[in-house]
Amino acid sequence: MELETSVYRPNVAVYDSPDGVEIRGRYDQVFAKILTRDALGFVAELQREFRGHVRYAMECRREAKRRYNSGAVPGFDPSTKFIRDGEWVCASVPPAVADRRVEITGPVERKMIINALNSGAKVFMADFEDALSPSWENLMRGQVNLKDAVDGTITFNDKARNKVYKLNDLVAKLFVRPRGWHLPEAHILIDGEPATGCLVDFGLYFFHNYAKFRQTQGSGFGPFFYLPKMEHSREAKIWNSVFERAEKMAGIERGSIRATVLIETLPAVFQMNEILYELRDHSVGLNCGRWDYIFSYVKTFQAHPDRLLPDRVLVGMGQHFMRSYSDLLIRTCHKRGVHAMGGMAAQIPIRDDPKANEMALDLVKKDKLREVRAGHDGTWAAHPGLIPICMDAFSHMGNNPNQIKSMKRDDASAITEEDLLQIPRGVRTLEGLRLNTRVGIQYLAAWLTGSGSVPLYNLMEDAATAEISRVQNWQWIRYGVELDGDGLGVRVSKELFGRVVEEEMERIEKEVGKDKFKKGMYKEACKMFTKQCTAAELDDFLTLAVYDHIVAHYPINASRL
Ligand SMILES: CC(=O)SCCNC(=O)CCNC(=O)[C@H](O)C(C)(C)COP(=O)(O)OP(=O)(O)OC[C@H]1O[C@@H](n2cnc3c(N)ncnc32)[C@H](O)[C@@H]1OP(=O)(O)O
Ligand SMILES: O=CC(=O)O
Ligand SMILES: [Mg+2]
Repeated sequence: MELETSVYRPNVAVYDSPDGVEIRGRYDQVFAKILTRDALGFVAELQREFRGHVRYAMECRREAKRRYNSGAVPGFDPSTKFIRDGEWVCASVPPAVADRRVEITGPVERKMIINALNSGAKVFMADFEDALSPSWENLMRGQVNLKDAVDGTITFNDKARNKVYKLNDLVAKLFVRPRGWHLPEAHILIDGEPATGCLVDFGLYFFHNYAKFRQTQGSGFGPFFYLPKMEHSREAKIWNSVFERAEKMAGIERGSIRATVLIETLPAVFQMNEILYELRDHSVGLNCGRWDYIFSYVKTFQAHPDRLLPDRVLVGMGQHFMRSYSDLLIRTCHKRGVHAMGGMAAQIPIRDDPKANEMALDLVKKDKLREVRAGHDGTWAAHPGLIPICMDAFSHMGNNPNQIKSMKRDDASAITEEDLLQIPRGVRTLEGLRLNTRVGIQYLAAWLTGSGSVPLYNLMEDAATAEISRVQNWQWIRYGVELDGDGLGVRVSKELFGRVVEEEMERIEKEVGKDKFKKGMYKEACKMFTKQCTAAELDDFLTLAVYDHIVAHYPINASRL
């Protein structure tokens, strides 16, 4: 008899995986209901069919970066002018989601899913992306939670508060946002390589939920998705093919799946028509992902010292480049017959300070009124406490479910490349550098311990907002910018930043308390954040650069901190 030389097999239950699929995440009986042989087979099919396309698209991103780093700026592509000038429209909007005036977002956490679905918002966007730290536990629990939500059986027993959460009769329509194309899923190996994160998120969710969703939520359509962080229409084309592949597998009509694409990278604003065109049978519009968009402005212009950002708090929708982006998005969507969704105001309710609370809510109200008056068909809220204000602002639309036909915004056709690229105005201050540092470190500490969205200084912080803090610090250090806003006249240097980090760490320790500071991952986060802000080359994504620290391989946990 030959001696067995195969790999070590632990004497524990393992997932029933098809050939070529290896699960390196913890085994759990509940997760096994998601990670079935057939569901994994579907994910593997998607991976095998599309991995070459994804690789090519990522290489094109790198090529575009090389061009921008050599002085080029993004602009409209002359070769696709015929698409921008053409008179085509997208497939008509499914009746189930004609009215999306207020959408709540949040991570795929059990209690939050129930709260969000019950919040009174029209839509809940369940997030595997900006709001989620993509640990194995978070991802798999998220899939379990979403399946229970679509089945209508989701409950949560908060023992500490003696409160049982369950769904109301009337709930929001569910959209799911898979991760961006750039993120791998290191716990699932397909043919020996990490799977593409978004194909795992999409594939598992679609496989388990499409039938029930179409019956109960989509009135024959669906499931519905949000697609993040794309830079070019070729990436939308891959999604379109993934949707067609999924529809074929499920035996459902082409055009059943619908998705809203976030326009949240600077290159993508010049591709809005092209993106809608690629997805024209599967589209329900575009959304202004304003926070990642600001991050992308800095990233795209990382080698352009003439395009430095002012303090993060000054880069709002009032800046010319941001207003132009929102206006052009509305015009583009309405010309193509789909929703033009607004974005997220970062304010959240402030419980312990009524005056500050009133001011925060007023800012949200102004932001939402600006959006609805400009022609947006709906908006985002980060917290259930903001739904009434957002609803009230969008009552401006009256009984109409949206403004697709009534707010054409033809005036926005005059928006130029210069408008979209205009340098944001404002001052730079030491307090801006301090705040970025304080926020960046605390966000990363939360992310490393499993929370992808957190309240910090009365604002919602997630991966997108934290990215702005990181890249702005990097930009200011890299170009030694003068802090011109507080009369100090000092230039940012690595030494100054080092002092700021030390002082802000002391402040964080005071604010969170010694015990939490010691138990948390603040020191590790500080090291990683500092390294990223002072790196010679800007990392493409904060979450990608630190992803290894949340990868937990079983049975041997090799890559933990
Ligand atoms: C840039 C972008 O991509 S934006 C989209 C991605 N980001 C997000 O989705 C962020 C969503 N928001 C959140 O994660 C949260 O609101 C936070 C982290 C900012 C604040 O959360 P908390 O500290 O829990 O807020 P708070 O204590 O006020 O919550 C009160 C209640 O509202 C619930 N809640 C808060 N936000 C949400 C939400 N977005 N969805 C559902 N429920 C929520 C809480 O679970 C809590 O419920 P409970 O009273 O039953 O216990
Ligand atoms: O995803 C939304 C954003 O603003 O970023
Ligand atoms: Mg985003």
